[in-house]
Amino acid sequence: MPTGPAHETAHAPARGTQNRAVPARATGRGSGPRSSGKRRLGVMGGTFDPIHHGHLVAASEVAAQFHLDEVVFVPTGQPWQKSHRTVSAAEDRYLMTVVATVENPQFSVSRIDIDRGGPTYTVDTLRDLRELNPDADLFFITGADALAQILTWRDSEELFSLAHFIGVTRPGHTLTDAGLPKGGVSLVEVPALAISSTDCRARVAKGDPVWYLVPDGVVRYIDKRQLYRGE
Ligand SMILES: Nc1ncnc2c1ncn2[C@@H]1O[C@H](COP(=O)(O)OP(=O)(O)OP(=O)(O)O)[C@@H](O)[C@H]1O
Ligand SMILES: O=C(O)c1ccc[n+]([C@@H]2O[C@H](COP(=O)([O-])O)[C@@H](O)[C@H]2O)c1
Repeated sequence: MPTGPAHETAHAPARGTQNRAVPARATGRGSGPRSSGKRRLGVMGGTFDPIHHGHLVAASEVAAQFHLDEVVFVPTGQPWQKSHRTVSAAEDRYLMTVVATVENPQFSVSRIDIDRGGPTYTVDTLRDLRELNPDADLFFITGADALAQILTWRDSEELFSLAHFIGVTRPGHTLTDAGLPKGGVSLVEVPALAISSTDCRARVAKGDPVWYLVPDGVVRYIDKRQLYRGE
């Protein structure tokens, strides 16, 4: 099992430098950064409690549309905006994320937000990833619901100078870049999967199946660790 940021070692070779920042299937807002010839590193932040196919499809689709070389999944340490509820242990969420992504050579998992300690702020995630990957342009992937909250995030005005943001469609949420810096965000349509971690946890608590909502290995991990049973 990797002990450090896997993205430092495991990534596919660059597949060209031509930046198609507003791909044909994108909803067409925002232009993204110009081609810089740098490696293109996607960043998928999330609490992943548990990781599900909605996360994986979003990352895969953005990787294809934006010609990303790699997507690094970054499980939160302490998601401060979820402090109203119990969040599973970081190690369980990290391991489920590793299990879910292990078969995709383009995907990796980073522990940076977990190992930093304290509440997780994306501004720290992006600063750290830029330091670890000086040769890369960063593309932060976020669902429509999270994008709508972004101005409530710590140092939100700095975020757009650290990465290009890619907002993806999510059933039940409106995807909009209203109020966000022009050119800082692209909006992308991804296959609609009405899956949420909240629903997965509720299903496990009721004894309902989560097969095919989360990867098979994650179903087994939840069972082995008896997660979400008492919720
Ligand atoms: N089904 C989905 N389709 C598209 N994006 C998604 C989907 N589910 C989650 N995301 C996005 O993935 C990121 C991480 O989400 P998170 O780990 O909070 O999952 P969640 O399902 O929203 O969890 P919870 O229900 O516990 O709030 C966020 O940017 C979120 O918007
Ligand atoms: O930076 C912040 O203040 C901030 C506040 C809320 C959420 N985020 C980030 O948004 C991503 C999705 O978060 P969540 O809580 O919906 O799983 C994840 O990378 C979080 O670290 C970031």
